[in-house]
Amino acid sequence: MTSMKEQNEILYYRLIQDHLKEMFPIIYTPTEGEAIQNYSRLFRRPEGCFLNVFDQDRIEDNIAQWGEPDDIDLVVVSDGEQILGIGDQGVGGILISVAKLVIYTLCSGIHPTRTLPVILDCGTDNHELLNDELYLGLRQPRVRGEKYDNFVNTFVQSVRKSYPKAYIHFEDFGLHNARRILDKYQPEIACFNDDVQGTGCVTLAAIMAASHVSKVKLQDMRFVLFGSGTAGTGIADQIKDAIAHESGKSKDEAGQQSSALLSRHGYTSLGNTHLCVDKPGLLLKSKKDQLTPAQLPYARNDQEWEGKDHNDLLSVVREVKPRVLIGTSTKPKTFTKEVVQEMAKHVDRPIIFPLSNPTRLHEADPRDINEWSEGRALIATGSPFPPVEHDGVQYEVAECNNSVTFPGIGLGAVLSRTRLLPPSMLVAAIKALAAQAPALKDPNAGLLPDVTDVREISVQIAKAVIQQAVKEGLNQEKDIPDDDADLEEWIREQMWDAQYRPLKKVERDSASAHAKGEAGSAASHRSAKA
Ligand SMILES: NC(=O)c1ccc[n+]([C@@H]2O[C@H](COP(=O)([O-])OP(=O)(O)OC[C@H]3O[C@@H](n4cnc5c(N)ncnc54)[C@H](O)[C@@H]3O)[C@@H](O)[C@H]2O)c1
Ligand SMILES: O=C(O)C[C@H](O)C(=O)O
Ligand SMILES: [Mn+2]
Repeated sequence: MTSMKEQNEILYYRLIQDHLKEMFPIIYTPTEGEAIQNYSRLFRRPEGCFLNVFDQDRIEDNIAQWGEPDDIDLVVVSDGEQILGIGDQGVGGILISVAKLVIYTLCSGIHPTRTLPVILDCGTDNHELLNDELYLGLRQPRVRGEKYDNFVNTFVQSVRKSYPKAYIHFEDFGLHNARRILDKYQPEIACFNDDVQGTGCVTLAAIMAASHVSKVKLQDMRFVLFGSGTAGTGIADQIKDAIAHESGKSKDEAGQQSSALLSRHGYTSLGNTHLCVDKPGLLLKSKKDQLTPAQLPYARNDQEWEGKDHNDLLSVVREVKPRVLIGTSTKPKTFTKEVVQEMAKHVDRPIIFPLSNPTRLHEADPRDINEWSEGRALIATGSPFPPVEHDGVQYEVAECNNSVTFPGIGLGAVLSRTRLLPPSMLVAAIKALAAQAPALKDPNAGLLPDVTDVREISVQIAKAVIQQAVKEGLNQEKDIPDDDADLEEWIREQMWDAQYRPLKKVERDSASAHAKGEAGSAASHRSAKA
């Protein structure tokens, strides 16, 4: 497929678009994980922009060579430290930047030549790669601290300088950098962290659909989040904000009342509603020193848990009786039969989302969850799965992957040329997505729309994002239609579609200011047409 992409981009995109469901798992999760792990051995030609932490003086020039200031709309960047659930993959991480951009083009019509995949090579702590003489990246341990921060900052400032209107998407950074980098740049530029925000948005939308099916309000649900890293705390934050919004509670109150994060350092439970668990079990205040800043708001008072077992998932589930269990732990098979049956004892529609990718790392197989809960569980998974069946009733397993949200959010950000992407724009996106859930009409249909419908979903998400940008005065694009239908039309006509164009049209296009002049495709974004 990669070879076809190089030889005939239109054919590549058309083939995938016409067979989206079949091709998605090949160009994206789970196959992409294998391609990334074998990157240096499968390597034929470089794709994307490689930046080296020891060559910081050249970053600005390297970035600038990809086009004129108006040529790039979207940059996806990774430092390769926490790829999917497979950890540090060094420069192989370039393929996650490439894959996410392919998804943008397929799912929201972002023009393929107006994007830039980037890998920040800071070394790797993966011993297998360090000992592999074919490894293509820097063969030395990861550079951290000030030098790393300067590297990221030089990259961000160079993008700002060369492509002032470009939107930056951060992907698969390590636990200690992902949130920190987002917090630093979110108030300054239009940027997005997919693992924190994309995952939080799509998961909340799925929970909202499950809330509709089970007829229980978000504020009345108890949550256990198993694995409280980048994705787990991103999800917890979205749930907390939504509960605060729905119930009128303060965000702190909502955090404590509605979430428990289970972490490496102990399980943490939120009062009776919301608990986070990580490796050491429930997140507890006494273990503050071991918690990340993102986990801290979810740490529970130790007194609440005195005399209660909180060091394993089953004990926490027994104690909390959650309605919702979400896995972002990278630990396969941890949602055991006992855990699922314990949940199913207390609620009629347990909501269970094993989200760890790739597929082999899922916390449980949806077929098992369905069987163990006697067909009552509402299930969504991080990678695609076929429908499951119990007693002759078929249930669609929704794919709860950030790929359902980030393309639409990015399209909205790019077309509105938003200056920033504040949380209110994400809320708009979540609502637009939740409104499209098939489960609203049929309880056995998916909690999220199918990937086949994703282009239309992206239009709806982009519309909501653009309208919110306008409401907040963040749009630098001033020519945005007010009317709903006109706005949808305006979005659709700017979405790139893989089609061979008649020769005349190609000539016209290459004579336009579209700097890349790629053969056979029409420039479809506004700035490209101008
Ligand atoms: N479905 C999606 O859209 C989506 C999006 C983002 C991430 N993910 C998946 O979520 C997983 C985590 O990604 P991340 O970026 O948050 O990684 P991360 O390293 O930031 O977080 C993983 C967390 O799990 C904890 N953990 C590890 N072992 C544990 C155990 N035995 N019990 C409890 N907690 C444990 C770690 O301490 C860490 O806090 C990956 O598999 C990734 O593919 C899925
Ligand atoms: O890339 C994916 O499949 C989703 C997500 O961003 C992840 O890191 O697992
Ligand atoms: Mn990711």
